[in-house]
Amino acid sequence: MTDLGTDRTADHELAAELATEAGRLLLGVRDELGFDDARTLKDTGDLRAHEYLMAALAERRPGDAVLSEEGRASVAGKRSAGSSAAPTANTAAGDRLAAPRVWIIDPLDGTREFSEEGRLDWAVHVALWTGDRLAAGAVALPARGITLTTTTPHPPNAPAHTGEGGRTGGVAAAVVPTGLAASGWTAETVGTACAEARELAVPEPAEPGRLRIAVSRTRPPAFLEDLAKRVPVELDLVPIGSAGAKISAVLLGEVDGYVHAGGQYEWDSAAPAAVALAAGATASRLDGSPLVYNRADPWLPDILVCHPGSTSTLLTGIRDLSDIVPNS
Ligand SMILES: Nc1ncnc2c1ncn2[C@@H]1O[C@H](COP(=O)(O)O)[C@@H](OP(=O)(O)O)[C@H]1O
Ligand SMILES: [Mg+2]
Repeated sequence: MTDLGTDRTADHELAAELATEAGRLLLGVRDELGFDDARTLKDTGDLRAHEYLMAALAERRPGDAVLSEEGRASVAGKRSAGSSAAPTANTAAGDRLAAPRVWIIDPLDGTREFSEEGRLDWAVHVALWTGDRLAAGAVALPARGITLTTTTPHPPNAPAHTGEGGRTGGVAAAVVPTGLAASGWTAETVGTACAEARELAVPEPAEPGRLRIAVSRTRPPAFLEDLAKRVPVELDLVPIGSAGAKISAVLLGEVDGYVHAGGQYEWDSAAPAAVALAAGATASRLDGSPLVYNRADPWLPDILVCHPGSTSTLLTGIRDLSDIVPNS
């Protein structure tokens, strides 16, 4: 077996490749099935992307553990259109918890938005957790024709960025065009898709005194209305689907932060948090503690992502509301 475990560049590249290719497959599922039957479209997308990623990881990283949203025992009865097979199972929990390298994947984040014609806010998440940190990660935004990914810094020995959010371990981030944006869509419809790969560093808020905060379209945390009254800046809430799409919007400067409470799983945030930390952003729990992955229970109910300069404003306001912030 090749010594892939020590090849960090290969892990970044693999994460980006697999997320992008699963995204290509998902665009094909949308083209194939159309939007008339949302349930079938969602289930087929979830399962086909899951099967592709499980097979690719088994082939390319045979020694590594995998935790996928769609590999849970609770989805074992799910059927893909035209298939009688249950989804490929995750690594058994005991083995996963002891494994030094665990891929944490969400084959289709923003499943609801994937099933709505014309929506761009859905994603594929591929992350690698190595015991104490997110070592690599990629978020594909297939309908926007871009993938956000961790990379090795360029030049390779550039000093690691430090700061409150703190780039981790000399890892950098990039946004890469994939050429996948849906045919017939214009630059306006795909938003800030980039023409060529560029380094990604979380931008400062566009306007002093105002923070645009991405929130769930369907489950915006109620406490954000209260938070808006307590922070010394104006908060504009911007509904976007998919945790990956929301965190990407922070890194692309389309919003200034993402605040979520009340429920989520490790696969919803691992890959976008990996890219966010590598891009110099704060990515933490709402009490300011680090995000920790590969636990026995994958429930990870809250997250903050923002420019480090906005962290204390948001965390202080959230702490003042701690009696009403749902955290379990
Ligand atoms: N309260 C909650 N409980 C469980 N999962 C939640 C949740 N709120 C959001 N999520 C998950 O987080 C992802 C982003 O949600 P949203 O677009 O509402 O912000 C979705 O992932 P999936 O699409 O992979 O299921 C969604 O299921
Ligand atoms: Mg998800």
